[in-house]
Amino acid sequence: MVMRQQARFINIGERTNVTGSARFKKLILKGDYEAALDVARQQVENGAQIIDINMDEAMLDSKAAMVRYLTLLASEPDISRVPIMVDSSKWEVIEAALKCIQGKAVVNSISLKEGESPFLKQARLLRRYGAAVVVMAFDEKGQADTQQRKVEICQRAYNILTEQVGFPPEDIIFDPNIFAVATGIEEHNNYAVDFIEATREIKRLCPYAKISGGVSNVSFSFRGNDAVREAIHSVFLYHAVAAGMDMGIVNAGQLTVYDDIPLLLRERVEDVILNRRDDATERLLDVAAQFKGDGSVAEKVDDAWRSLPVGKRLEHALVKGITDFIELDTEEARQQAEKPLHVIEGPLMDGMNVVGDLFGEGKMFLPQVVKSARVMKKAVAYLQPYIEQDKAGGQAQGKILLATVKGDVHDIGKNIVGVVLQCNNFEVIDLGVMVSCAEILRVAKERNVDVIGLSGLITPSLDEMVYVAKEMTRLGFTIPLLIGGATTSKAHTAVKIAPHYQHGVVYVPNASRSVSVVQSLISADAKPPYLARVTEEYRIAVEQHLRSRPGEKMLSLSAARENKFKLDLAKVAPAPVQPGVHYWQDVDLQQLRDYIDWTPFFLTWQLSGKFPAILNHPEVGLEARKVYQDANALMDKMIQQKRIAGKAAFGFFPANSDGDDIIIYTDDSRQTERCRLHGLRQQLALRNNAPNCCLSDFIAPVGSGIADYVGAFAVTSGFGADEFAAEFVKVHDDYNSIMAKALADRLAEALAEFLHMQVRRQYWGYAADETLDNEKLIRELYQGIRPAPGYPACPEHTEKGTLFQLLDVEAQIGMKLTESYAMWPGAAVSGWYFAHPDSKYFAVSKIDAEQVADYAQRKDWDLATAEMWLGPNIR
Ligand SMILES: C[S@@+](CC[C@H](N)C(=O)[O-])C[C@H]1O[C@@H](n2cnc3c(N)ncnc32)[C@H](O)[C@@H]1O
Repeated sequence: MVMRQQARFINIGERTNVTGSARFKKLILKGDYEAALDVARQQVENGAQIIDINMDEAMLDSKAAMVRYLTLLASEPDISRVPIMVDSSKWEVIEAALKCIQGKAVVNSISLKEGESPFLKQARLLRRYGAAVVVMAFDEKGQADTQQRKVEICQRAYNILTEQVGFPPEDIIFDPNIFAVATGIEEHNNYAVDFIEATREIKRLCPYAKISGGVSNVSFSFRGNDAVREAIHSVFLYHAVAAGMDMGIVNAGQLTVYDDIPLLLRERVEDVILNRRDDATERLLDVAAQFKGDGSVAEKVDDAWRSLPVGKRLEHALVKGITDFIELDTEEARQQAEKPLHVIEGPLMDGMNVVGDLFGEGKMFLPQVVKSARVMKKAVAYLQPYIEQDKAGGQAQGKILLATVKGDVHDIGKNIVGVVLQCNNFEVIDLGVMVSCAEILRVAKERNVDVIGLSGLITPSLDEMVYVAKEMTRLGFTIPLLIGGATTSKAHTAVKIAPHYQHGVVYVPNASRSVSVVQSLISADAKPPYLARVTEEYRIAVEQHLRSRPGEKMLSLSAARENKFKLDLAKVAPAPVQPGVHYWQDVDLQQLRDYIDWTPFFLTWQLSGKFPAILNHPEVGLEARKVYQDANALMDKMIQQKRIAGKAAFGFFPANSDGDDIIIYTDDSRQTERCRLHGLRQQLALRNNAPNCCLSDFIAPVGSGIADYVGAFAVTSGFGADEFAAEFVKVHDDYNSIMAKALADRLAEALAEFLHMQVRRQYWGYAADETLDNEKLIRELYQGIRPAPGYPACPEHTEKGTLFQLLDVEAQIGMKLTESYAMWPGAAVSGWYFAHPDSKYFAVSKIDAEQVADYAQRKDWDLATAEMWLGPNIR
């Protein structure tokens, strides 16, 4: 929609840009150039007067893609009637593009970033092609942010271009950089004014030159609130165009008419854009929610979508995650469709594509996407019986098998990946948790899947993944293998897993990335170059891994022991007030709510920021508030209806250190050893010759005459959680299923925190007077630590076996260990208590063969067993 007062403003279409549109990127990566051409066509139909084309994507041969696209475009008269803006940071892509374009092209962009000489060279070449050029306000010192710098740089570029290159001034387009306002950072408040005033000045000083800019940047801090963003764009353009702005990259469909913006919103936006008052950002934030569709004002207005045609209603329900009318609307769409399957392939997939695009562009957040998936699943479930009657199978993009490997019970991340893939029209076969290699490969064969994805949280799972890779080779598999989960990494995948399987092993860092990875892997065209690139990336990762880091020196085990942490024996904590072992069989979960650390919860939903500040974050705050509200409502239910139960086991034992071991005695006479905890010592030479720690350093040594103690604990709030989550899965509600597990995890961590506090204050009692609020507890500002086996100070997981025996955990409270020493239920925490005020967390990090052999001997293991369990730490 072109606004009245901006009739001469030129709209540059932005959808044919792989860096800005997830959908376009998807199409190009898939090689679907037909559909990619439609994107350009739609833009022109929607009023774009120039189309910006960008193929700068790491997984793409950008030059080839640009040439192919432009060649196809040339034979589409309805698109090629508008000028093309070639957008690339690579000069070779720009040149190749200019060779294909028949009419006048615009090049986006050149700048004085590298100085005058390359600028001149590029400008002369462009002049030869007769192209117009976008010049960014960028010089050797960086990007211009103030009015003065913008004007100075543009004028300098103008003089060079007109005087030294003979560039026609009307072919020069300046982009003086539009930056985000209302970010909460004071220095940003004048950015819009700087742009507008610089525009006025440049137009005066550089006759005939044009001014352009990426308009959506200005509203970046309101991502997630389109109504406010659109208002910001309109107000900004209203003033910028009046100052002389000629064109801009803007989504034409997303502009409101200036005069149609509600008065209250317009005034607050104008305060921000024109930097009219110090509290402009806060005042806009105050009213923003009202215009979002989540405030009560807007909710009523939102009912209007019920009168849209059924396809649009389905789209609206998907984007907004509304399940209320989904069966009703799906039924109506089914009656109108020739076949029930067409409802999925048509309106539902269209709606999900919108969701995928918005997510890819950062305009929707993960919790919203998962809610959309819930709507989709309910609609598909409704149609299923009709489709079966119709005897037609769905056409998914590809089939992905997902599983958490044997010995591991954690699946939140895997479930999120599954949902995101399903949203993108992949069929996902999810085998759940603790799945044996044989089972994974059997199902993969039987169901003829396209890709296998493995997940794991604890370090022993890494070995299991290596085993799966080896088995895939032995059994002649040729499909790609994806690796994901908290302890996995690109380096580990490259060094340890990829060498065992030659048909593609790819590390996937998060759910958002899974879609593009899988898309590249299932396209016959894209797969070979993609895998070739991954192989090259991993070759470099392996090289880097093998090259020991400069300054990373390994000490001999005896030298490391020599440099141990020297314990101040005068500060050893007193004997526990309530010695022995204790159990809590029915923890009051309600009171634990005050001890929850919410920050990791938001991270699970890919919303990053510290709690509680995240609730008011300008970008993710709105969504954060929604998940937080949903989380508390679900937690009310979980606790009030006793759907989950919490238990704890903990105790304190007479102990003294013996080298890197800690001896636990049967009783206070300290005559008989009950068992030993086996520690690992830091062996890398540390900066400033800092001590090479082992946890045993924090316990008074045997022979010191000091009666020291060590504590142990195991807690869970996971009983019932899996069953509760499964009930949601049954009704196609992944959102609540993931939520339930994430909340059980939070309560387990809160229980560990609460219990540790009670231990310090009462049970061990060495800090009876401690009074720390939750924020300080989360920052662990108390005396003592609770290192957890599997974590960096004690990375070897089998020590959990000793801990479970000491506390008789399985018999007393029902928690178990899997063969990989993962705890069941999954929402669980265990660890040791060290009370000495100087005890601290550290990372054992890399150890050498000498320590591995020494550890094997102490544990009474053969070397191979030690190498297996210590694998992740062996240099
Ligand atoms: C993983 S966080 C969990 C607490 C966080 N507030 C939460 O709710 O998620 C911190 C815990 O991890 C363990 N931990 C952290 N660093 C460690 C290290 N270097 N070695 C051993 N355990 C460590 C300790 O048990 C510590 O209390």
